[in-house]
Amino acid sequence: MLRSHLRQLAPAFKRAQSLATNNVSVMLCVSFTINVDVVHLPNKLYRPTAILLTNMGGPATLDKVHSFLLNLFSDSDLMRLPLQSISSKYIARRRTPQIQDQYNQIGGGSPILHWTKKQGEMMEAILDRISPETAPHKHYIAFRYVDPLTADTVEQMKADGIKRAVVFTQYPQYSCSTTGSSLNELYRCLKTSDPENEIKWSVIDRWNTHPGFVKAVAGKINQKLAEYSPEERDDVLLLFSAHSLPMSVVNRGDPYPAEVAASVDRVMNYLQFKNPHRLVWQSQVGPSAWLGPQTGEAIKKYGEQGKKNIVVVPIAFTSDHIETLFELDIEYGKEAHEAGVTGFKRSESLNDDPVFAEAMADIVKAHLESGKITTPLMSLRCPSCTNDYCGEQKEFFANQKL
Ligand SMILES: C=CC1=C(C)c2cc3[nH]c(cc4nc(cc5[nH]c(cc1n2)c(C)c5CCC(=O)O)C(CCC(=O)O)=C4C)c(C)c3C=C
Ligand code: FES
Ligand SMILES: [Fe+2]
Repeated sequence: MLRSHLRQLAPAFKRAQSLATNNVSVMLCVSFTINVDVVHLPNKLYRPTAILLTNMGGPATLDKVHSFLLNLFSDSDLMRLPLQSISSKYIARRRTPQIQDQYNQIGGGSPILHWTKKQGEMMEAILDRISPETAPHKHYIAFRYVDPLTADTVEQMKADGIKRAVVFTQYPQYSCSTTGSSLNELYRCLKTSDPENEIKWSVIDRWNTHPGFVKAVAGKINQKLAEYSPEERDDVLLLFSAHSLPMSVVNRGDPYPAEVAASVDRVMNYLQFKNPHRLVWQSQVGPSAWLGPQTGEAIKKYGEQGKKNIVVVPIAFTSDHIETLFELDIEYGKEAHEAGVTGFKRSESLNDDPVFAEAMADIVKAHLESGKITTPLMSLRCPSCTNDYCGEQKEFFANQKL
């Protein structure tokens, strides 16, 4: 009884705690008045529901570019290279100056940690309000290739006494190369850091058609379309752009291309299909075949076909990163200009959009209420998967007892 009262009061405790300094007593007035020394409140009674935001991360400063690339090229869940432990070092070293130059042009580093922290804080505050039964909520961040790395965050969660955690992938659409890689890494870290499985996990593995996400993306598109004159507006071409995948990954049966297409369809449906649109793919790396058409090529060709007004819409990443700020804005912006696309614009990333923060909170609330561990899709491996970790990881999460 007391425990359930305290859970209801948890958001207030948390707010009071953030205001209070050590050993300050805080008076809380609800239907009854209690005197609580916030600092000494028994941890067990207001243990947070942890929400682990997972993503690849990006180098916050130029000196972190090399270790970011090294971790990325060493990730065998993302790509398999011959003699990977050696070749990854060679490729990372060779690629570092070029990528450093790109980060330099967008202000000296990736803003992804900044935005993820902000999104986490906004989501947390909304969740404490709309889901008092599971409050307080505390977000953690686990990046795959830069700080805060998954292993360190898991240690922190253990030290904080977390017993219930939700993995919340920050990729709306599931790819084994992104969300799959983060889950495999988390599974490996937990084997060493939490062998007794003291933290009980569930997973939000995809949310590509969530109405709040769809509304937030559509809102950003409408904001951009409003910058065109009313005569031009309905003819503006919407080019939805997502990071491409190697064809070997597509043919293995990766769900990502279909899930990105579903997101595009929902957004266009929300916009009542007023504008012409296409889905195109960006950022291919290396000489192998990747899913197309490529974004840069499509902009050029549409320019040649006489299209003057194009809005590019990032659909597979929720905050700004090198692909929006450098590739879309700087690189393709220049190419568009050369191809005669005089009205070239990009719709803004979701970043700290309040509609998106509401969507994030709603996704978590619905997940917690469902009592489910994952979506039914997550247990299904790609038809041509040969990665043993995928199987082990899926079994580990599917067998969690909440
Ligand atoms: C939904 C997003 C992404 C998918 C899917 C994805 C797949 C994927 N990526 C590579 C190789 C590289 N990606 C690199 C950078 C990078 N990738 C994404 C997103 C997805 N990748 C982002 C957001 C970034 C940039 C991070 C930032 O801070 O801005 C890089 C490094 C950059 C470079 O060297 O060009 C590589 C390499 C593969 C092979 C792949 C699918 C198998
Ligand atoms: S590569 Fe998709 S499940 Fe293993
Ligand atoms: Fe990538």
